[in-house]
Amino acid sequence: METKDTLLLVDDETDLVQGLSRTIQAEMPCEILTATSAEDALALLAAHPVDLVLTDIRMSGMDGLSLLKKIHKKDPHLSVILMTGYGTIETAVTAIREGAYDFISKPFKNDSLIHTLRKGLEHNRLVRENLRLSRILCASTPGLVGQSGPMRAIYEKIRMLARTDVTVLICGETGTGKELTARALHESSPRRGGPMITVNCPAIPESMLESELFGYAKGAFTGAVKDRQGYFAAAEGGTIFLDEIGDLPLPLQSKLLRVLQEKEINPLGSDLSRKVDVRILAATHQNLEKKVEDNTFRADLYYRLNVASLTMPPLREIREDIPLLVEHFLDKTACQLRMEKKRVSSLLLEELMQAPWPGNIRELENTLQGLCVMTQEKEIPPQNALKRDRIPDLDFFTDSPLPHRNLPYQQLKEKVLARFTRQYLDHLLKETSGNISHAARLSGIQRQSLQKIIRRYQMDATHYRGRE
Ligand SMILES: Nc1ncnc2c1ncn2[C@@H]1O[C@H](COP(=O)(O)OP(=O)(O)OP(=O)(O)O)[C@@H](O)[C@H]1O
Repeated sequence: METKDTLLLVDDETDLVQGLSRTIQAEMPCEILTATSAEDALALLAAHPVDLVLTDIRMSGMDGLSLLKKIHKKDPHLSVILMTGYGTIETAVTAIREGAYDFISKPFKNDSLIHTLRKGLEHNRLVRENLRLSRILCASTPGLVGQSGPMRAIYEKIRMLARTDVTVLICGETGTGKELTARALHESSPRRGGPMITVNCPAIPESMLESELFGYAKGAFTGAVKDRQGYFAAAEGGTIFLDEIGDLPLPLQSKLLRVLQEKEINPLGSDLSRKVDVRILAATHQNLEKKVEDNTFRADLYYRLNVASLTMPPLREIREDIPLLVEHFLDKTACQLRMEKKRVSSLLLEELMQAPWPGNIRELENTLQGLCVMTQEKEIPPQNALKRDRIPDLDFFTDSPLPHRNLPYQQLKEKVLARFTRQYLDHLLKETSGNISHAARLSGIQRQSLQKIIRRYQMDATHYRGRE
């Protein structure tokens, strides 16, 4: 059944709102909500989904223009049509510039009002559909990005494992792409037409985990008024991904072991077990072998899960992939936030390539998303606040590719040395908040020499004062 559109009419003249409501109702099959002030309109909008707003400009209290701004702050895509009286045409033009869909001048004929409203609703439908499609498009690129050796080895393993039905344990630090890898495995397997159900084990209260995983029969506990299938049954014909499996409580570990061995589930409160055709993928950031030694993880379950394993590299070990990842996340952010794609300056890219990234690829993604949102310009400048390794841990050249590697040795050496010195000084001054004596002590360079070097590189220690 097609759902009706909902129209919100706003005017501080009660009679006019009621008259309008009757006229529209006679011509168009839609739900109508009415408000006699902008404040009431906002309250209605907060409580009901609305497809189109028709509001007067001149109202006592908050006027139509302020209402338009407030509406668009909450939902920038909602179509708003303004009604203008004598002398408010200019305001209406301003309103169009501010994002109103259209305006209609009073007094208006009924058919021109209906025509304008129909156009507004059609516009709303197109905008919503467009949004829906672009959301699907943004979400439908679950591919892993990266061409480094370790990432290529991961792709090769995914290709091999996708052909099989074996249980795979995906290990790696937080944010390294374990869930994305599980999805890639499912999507490239013959089960791709079936569901992929992700269970974040620690997110479910321990008391509910069993019934959530295996389902329950009516009467299994108070409140179980009918049978309910669990995640395993929902994943029938597809894949179940058990994220953070290391947090699974011991009693449930035995039950999971049974599923792995027998391919059978036993809903809570039921005597009947049922066969399931589900592939199991699991992930953990913990050291399961250590947990086995500590007797907090069952050894037999560990061996069953670990039939094949994949270990995701931390970002610091695949720094050469950072430029590709940066491009990918700039595209993704532009797509998701429906904004123009930004660029990163070369200095910022250098910074990104050296940052420690304890939160791995997720942290890089979040950082870039934040920078895109916070930067007005097309190019994101270097961010001196990006956290880096402390000086003794800095690994200047082993991790970042050599610039201009085809230059003769002497020239290349000079370039590399200049780059190293600039980066070193930048880091040193940041670390010491521009305090030259402290920087001299830390670097082992005489104070005066250090000042000379800083000047030669046209840097200014005072710029680093007062920063963290
Ligand atoms: N190789 C990659 N290419 C593109 N995006 C990636 C890659 N790896 C991770 N991401 C992105 O980084 C974010 C974190 O990835 P994901 O959730 O898969 O990590 P995880 O290892 O499962 O994290 P956690 O252990 O915290 O659950 C996601 O937005 C994901 O899309």
